[in-house]
Amino acid sequence: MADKQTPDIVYTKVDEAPELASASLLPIIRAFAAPAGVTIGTRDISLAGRIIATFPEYLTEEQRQEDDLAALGELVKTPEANVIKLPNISASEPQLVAAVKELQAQGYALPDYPYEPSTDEEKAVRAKYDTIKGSAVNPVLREGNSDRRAAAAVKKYAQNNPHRMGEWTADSKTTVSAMSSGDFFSNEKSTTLADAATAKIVLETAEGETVLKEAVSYPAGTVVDATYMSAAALDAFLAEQIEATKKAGTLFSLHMKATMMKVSDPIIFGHAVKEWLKPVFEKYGDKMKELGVNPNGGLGALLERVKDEPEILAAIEEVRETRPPMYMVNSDKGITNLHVPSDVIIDASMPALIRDGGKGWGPDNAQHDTNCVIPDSSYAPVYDATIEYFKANGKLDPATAGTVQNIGLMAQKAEEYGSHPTTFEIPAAGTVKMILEDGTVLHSHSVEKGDIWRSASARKAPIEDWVNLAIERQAETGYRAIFWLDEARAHDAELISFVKPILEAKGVADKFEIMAPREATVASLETITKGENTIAITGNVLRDYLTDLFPILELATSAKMLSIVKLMQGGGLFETGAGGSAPKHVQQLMEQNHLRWDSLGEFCALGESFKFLGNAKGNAKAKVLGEAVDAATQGILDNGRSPSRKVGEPDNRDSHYWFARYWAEALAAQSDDADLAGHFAPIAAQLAEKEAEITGELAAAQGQAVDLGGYYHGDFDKTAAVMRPSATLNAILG
Ligand SMILES: NC(=O)C1=CN([C@@H]2O[C@H](COP(=O)(O)OP(=O)(O)OC[C@H]3O[C@@H](n4cnc5c(N)ncnc54)[C@H](OP(=O)(O)O)[C@@H]3O)[C@@H](O)[C@H]2O)C=CC1
Ligand SMILES: O=C(O)CCC(=O)C(=O)O
Ligand SMILES: [Mg+2]
Repeated sequence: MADKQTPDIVYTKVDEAPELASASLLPIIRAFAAPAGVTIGTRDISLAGRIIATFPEYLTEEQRQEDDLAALGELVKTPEANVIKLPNISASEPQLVAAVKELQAQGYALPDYPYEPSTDEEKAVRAKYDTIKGSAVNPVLREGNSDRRAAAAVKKYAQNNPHRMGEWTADSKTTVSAMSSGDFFSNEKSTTLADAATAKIVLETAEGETVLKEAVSYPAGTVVDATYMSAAALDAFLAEQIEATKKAGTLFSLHMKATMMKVSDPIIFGHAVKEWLKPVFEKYGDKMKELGVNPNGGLGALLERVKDEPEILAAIEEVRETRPPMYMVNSDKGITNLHVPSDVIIDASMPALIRDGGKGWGPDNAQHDTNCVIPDSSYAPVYDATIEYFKANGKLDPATAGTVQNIGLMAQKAEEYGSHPTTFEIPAAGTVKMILEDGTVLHSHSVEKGDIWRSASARKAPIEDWVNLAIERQAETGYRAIFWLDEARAHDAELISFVKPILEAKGVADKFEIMAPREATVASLETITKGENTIAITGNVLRDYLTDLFPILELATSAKMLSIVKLMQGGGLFETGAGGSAPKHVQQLMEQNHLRWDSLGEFCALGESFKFLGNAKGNAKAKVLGEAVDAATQGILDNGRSPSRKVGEPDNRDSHYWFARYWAEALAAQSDDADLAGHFAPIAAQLAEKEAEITGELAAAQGQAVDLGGYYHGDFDKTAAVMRPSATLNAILG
């Protein structure tokens, strides 16, 4: 789509809270970009939009939608790309099904989601739905490595206005529990391919050979890993943890990434559901299977399927009484950790708990110490070390703490986050082999039925780009820089053999340290506790985890992060924040017409996107717009114009009004472009003059329940009416 119709900047249409915010913010952006001749397009990567685009044959001409994700996937591989990417839903099965139901009710004749596909048609439909599930957007767009950090102004604001942190005490019983053997970490093997190769993945059993994957192609220099998690070891570990939690008197919690790790983690989650209800599955397993129960979908879906089976319900209740209390997602509504696989997502859930002094919410609607179960031990040590550090040293002080920036290896589906197509739940005991076309057996593991086997890879060009990005960032900041790599881990050892020669060749080896995740966590916490700064140079999973963990400790949220993806083909992808799509915020808007989503992440990304257009394409007006955006963002921070959490107080829409006003004022005040200054001077004056009217109209809108015409596929006009309630502001933006 990189043709003459490509707009200068593509803004993505997403879901939930950020999409609601866009209904208010995007008209402002367009009104400001137009006089500079900068065009802003949109592309729909929402869950509903992606469902619609996948099933044209079921829909009417008017209902059909182009596959915008595919188009964007092409665009990001060109130097023209300038994309502002808001967080979107990575759908779990229950979310996908809910979105399909909503669309069907709106008259979209989509096929039902086939839970147990049997006919060829059902299998084809299911395969299509599976492509939409989980983290289906980010891996397509992230054709570059990741640079995430708090902008200087944002960090300074957080230090001057420190958020509240829960107390940590040495006697906290909160703990992280991970497997000590039989997990992905323990079973990992890794090799760097000298030449380009194609591998076949097979399972050899007593009955013969099954091909799990016909052909996976790798360019020369690719690091290829293979590993598996033993189902038996996992079950034993989960059973042990349920008992240990009961003994310790803490809450049982499970922290997974069922969205991004959409094949492996729902299976692990399902094991936890089965282990939790073990006596029920032993007695009623067949009956529940008949009723369509799939433990991987969570306790919520299970309860729905057995709701007319009093005997099973009684058995569940009986088991519950023997279990420790569970960590709750919503204790008022009885929604537990195990209800929905995507409710507790590790990158958000663990930092929130740590920020709260290690406390989780229990079924009694009170906070308690918690056993945080993170089965695989590859990255669990990061959270374990953090918790132990705070137990020993007390909570972090955001007023004085330095910052942890991140340079993350992400491009071209690097590492575990690209492993879905090569992850398998093993159907029968045997040996899994990765065999190259010349017959070389690259990796081999002997496995049992139910084990989860997967292969992940990282390509040479992205790895080199990542190391170079780290060198640039270190040179720019002079900060302590640590590669979070464990030489005792197979994959990391391969990466280290890329990293060291590059650092040496560039003569900067003395500026970098290499440490295993546990040691790197402690070193980073010590550094920021002293008020100093550090750069965490990590793989893809730790990029994700750390860019929530440290921002949430330092700034209270990861929504305010600058999140730049320097695309390898020369374009720019500007992600807004590092956090999620805040479903809780939508609920509040629908009930009280108050949206507490903070668009600071969007403001930061917008500034970078305009400046990129200015610098990379020599568009001088765009540069002026971008610099003025930065001034406006500073204005929001300096004057405390971020949204408040409570109904009746200024919300996201007020914050957008102030953003427009400060932006217009900055444009009117600058002297680089007289036309823009002349255009925006009267707008700035009107926005100031009409302040009372505008904020009055915005305040008057709050308090009542609102109808958006849908959750996943809201009505454009209804949403616009809710999100743009100030006729005065709308008239000025004209
Ligand atoms: N880049 C992407 O596309 C990403 C997408 N996601 C997706 O988002 C969904 C939910 O993810 P989850 O990880 O649970 O996180 P949430 O979106 O629920 O965020 C967790 C909490 O962080 C706070 N928060 C996040 N963003 C903002 C913001 N802009 N302004 C104010 N507060 C904010 C809110 O806390 P409170 O209001 O209590 O202060 C929120 O409840 C999932 O579908 C997930 O896959 C997640 C991460 C990244
Ligand atoms: O794509 C997703 O599911 C979430 C991505 C994420 O959490 C991140 O990149 O920080
Ligand atoms: Mg994340």
